[in-house]
Amino acid sequence: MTVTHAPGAVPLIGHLPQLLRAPEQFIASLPEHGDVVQIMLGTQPTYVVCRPDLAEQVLVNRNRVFDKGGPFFDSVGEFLGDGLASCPDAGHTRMRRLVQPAFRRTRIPSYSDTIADQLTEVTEGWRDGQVVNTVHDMQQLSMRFVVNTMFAGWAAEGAEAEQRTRAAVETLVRGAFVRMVLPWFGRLPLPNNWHYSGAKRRLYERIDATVAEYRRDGADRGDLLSMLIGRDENGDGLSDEEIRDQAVTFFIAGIGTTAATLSWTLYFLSRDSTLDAQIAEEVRQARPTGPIGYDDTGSFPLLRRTVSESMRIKPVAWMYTRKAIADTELAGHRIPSGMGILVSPYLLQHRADAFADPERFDVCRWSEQEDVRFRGAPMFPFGKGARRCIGDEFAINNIIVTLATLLRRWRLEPMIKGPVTSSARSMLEPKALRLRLRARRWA
Ligand code: HEM
Repeated sequence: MTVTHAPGAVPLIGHLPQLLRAPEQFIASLPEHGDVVQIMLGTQPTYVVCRPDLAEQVLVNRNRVFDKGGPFFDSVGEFLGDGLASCPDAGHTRMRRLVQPAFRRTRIPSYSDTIADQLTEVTEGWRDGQVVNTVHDMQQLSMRFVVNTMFAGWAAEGAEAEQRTRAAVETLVRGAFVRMVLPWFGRLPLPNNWHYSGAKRRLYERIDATVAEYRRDGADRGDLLSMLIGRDENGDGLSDEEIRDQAVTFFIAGIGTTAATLSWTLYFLSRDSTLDAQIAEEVRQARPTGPIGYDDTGSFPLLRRTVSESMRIKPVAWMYTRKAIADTELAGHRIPSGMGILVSPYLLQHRADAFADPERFDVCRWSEQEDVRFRGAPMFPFGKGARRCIGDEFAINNIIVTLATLLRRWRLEPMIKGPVTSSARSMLEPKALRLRLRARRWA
């Protein structure tokens, strides 16, 4: 069976206009044309899987035929190197085994104090009535979570160094989307591309210098990097270059995703004062004062369900790709070797046959048991199978701790009446989301 082509592709740029103008609507409309639908990313044909069971086949059951690769990973692979998120299946098992200890359940609580300190620092300047640039502030927070858990020493280097690292990460993430939809763009002699190469070089140099320093003194600083430098029981360990690739991967995979999930959840709460008040009360009952840490995250069931619904309706990793490494078939459709396959959590989580009235933000879809683990639900925000997000628990803990801490003290009000627009590039983010802070007054 041949694959249906989505209508409206323009020579050379393909479906780029639709992806830039109305990305969510475009992606969500694809199931109208079939179970597997061809779109054009520039001149590259890419097959989009439109049914959750087919996405499961690609990601879980037949992940050997549908390997890492395809337009998204070909573009980010340029700076992620052979990091865990972009390496092909062949080297993945070894790499995941070496990286996993850093994300072990028992290790994660030791990162908790770092998070509480960062939260205090970033929000101590907040004042009643002030308008916050939500995505920017959440990015600053998430950046600190990841950087300080990764490299204990970087916090001491000051705000200017932090700003430089954040700018480099943002430049790379922005550049990745352009390179995905227009693969030839990176070869043009443009200031934009020089800026991109400079950002990559500076980030690499800074990480390499830190890794060399850790190797020299061999001390365990209690951070992620100390774990990555270690060796397993067979004496196997990551090379300097592999460690650098992991560090860049954690920056790219962990900062923007956490920040955008926080921003979307705050946005939905700003528009539902009843839910917002219920969550604030839930937090106040469980933890009236003092710092909130990872041990408390199980005490906020309503908040957890709210984050689940936010991740359903606005999955920030809204698409990722694979590459068929042999001629194969999917639901009776012929898939030639080398074809890019696109899985979109946004598309799958907006199917009306999976979630009734999918455009409605409804916390009641989630029972307390399901909460952020999405048991049995056709949910893909963290991926599935062998390549599922390694930082999922770390991210969820940080998100719950951050929201509980903020909502206990602040209510956020929308500045505009209508819905915020989405920016869907490498990530799905609320565009220019500004919210007004109101200090809560407890009776
Ligand atoms: C809300 C926050 C996050 C979301 C929504 C998210 C989403 C995802 C998704 C969808 C994948 C799978 C992509 C695929 O199958 O191609 C993934 C993989 C990955 N994520 Fe996350 N992520 C988040 C936070 C983090 C954090 C905080 C880190 C690290 C500090 C991280 C590190 C990784 C890595 C290393 C992989 C590759 C895993 C592998 O292939 O073995 N992520 N993430």
